[in-house]
Amino acid sequence: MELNIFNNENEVLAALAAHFVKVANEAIAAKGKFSVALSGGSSPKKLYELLASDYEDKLEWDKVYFFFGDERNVPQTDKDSNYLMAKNALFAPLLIDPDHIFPVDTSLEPKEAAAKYQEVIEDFFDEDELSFDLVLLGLGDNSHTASLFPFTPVLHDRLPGVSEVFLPDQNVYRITMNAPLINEAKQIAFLVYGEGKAVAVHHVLEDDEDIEEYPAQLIEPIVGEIEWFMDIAAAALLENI
Ligand SMILES: O=C1O[C@H](COP(=O)(O)O)[C@@H](O)[C@H](O)[C@H]1O
Repeated sequence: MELNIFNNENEVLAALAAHFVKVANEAIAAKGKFSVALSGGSSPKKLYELLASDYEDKLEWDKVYFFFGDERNVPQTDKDSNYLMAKNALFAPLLIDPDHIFPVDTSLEPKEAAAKYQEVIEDFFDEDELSFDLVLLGLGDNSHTASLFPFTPVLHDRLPGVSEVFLPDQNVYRITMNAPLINEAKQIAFLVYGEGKAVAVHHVLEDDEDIEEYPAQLIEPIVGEIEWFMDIAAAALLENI
């Protein structure tokens, strides 16, 4: 695991954007395409805007295939949709071919949407190339990542796949890649900034293992690499750096 800690949010975003483009260019040079699972929530929008504005001509975007690590169970036009956020920040400005974008079909019931998304992913990958070149992740202040929330059944999935998750406190469903699927990725990158994340960062990276309380501890690539990109505010409570 590599921890990259920067002075401020802008430096974190610049470093992760450069990492994204490097990993993508390497994949494209090796096999002609690059697959990425995007994160949602509040943190990555600025990353996507930066990629669209500063890296338009530094990557062959027509060779990139976009998936979503998780999605809110809302229409694709809803303000909370991860797809809508990525569309506005990244896909539209870069004129990404819709055939290269794989949103979760949230018009289905959550369980069906999860099963269908798992099929979409399985159909995309050849048998000899099982998983994503890059999975982007965030970290919630309750230590969730993707939509692997504390004390939810998905934390006990043992086979790679996609599951629906019910959040009783919000009375909503989400759809999420499970940890075994995420952990098959060749590269995993966490984007975390702001003092509000400091406690969660400490729990996930330095506390004893407790995957029910701190689900992001489940993220551990099988053969790939994992890097954290964070600012000093988010890293403030780490003791071993
Ligand atoms: O990986 C992810 O993490 C977030 C938590 O991030 P935040 O920036 O909203 O605090 C999660 O909710 C999001 O959907 C996911 O992709």
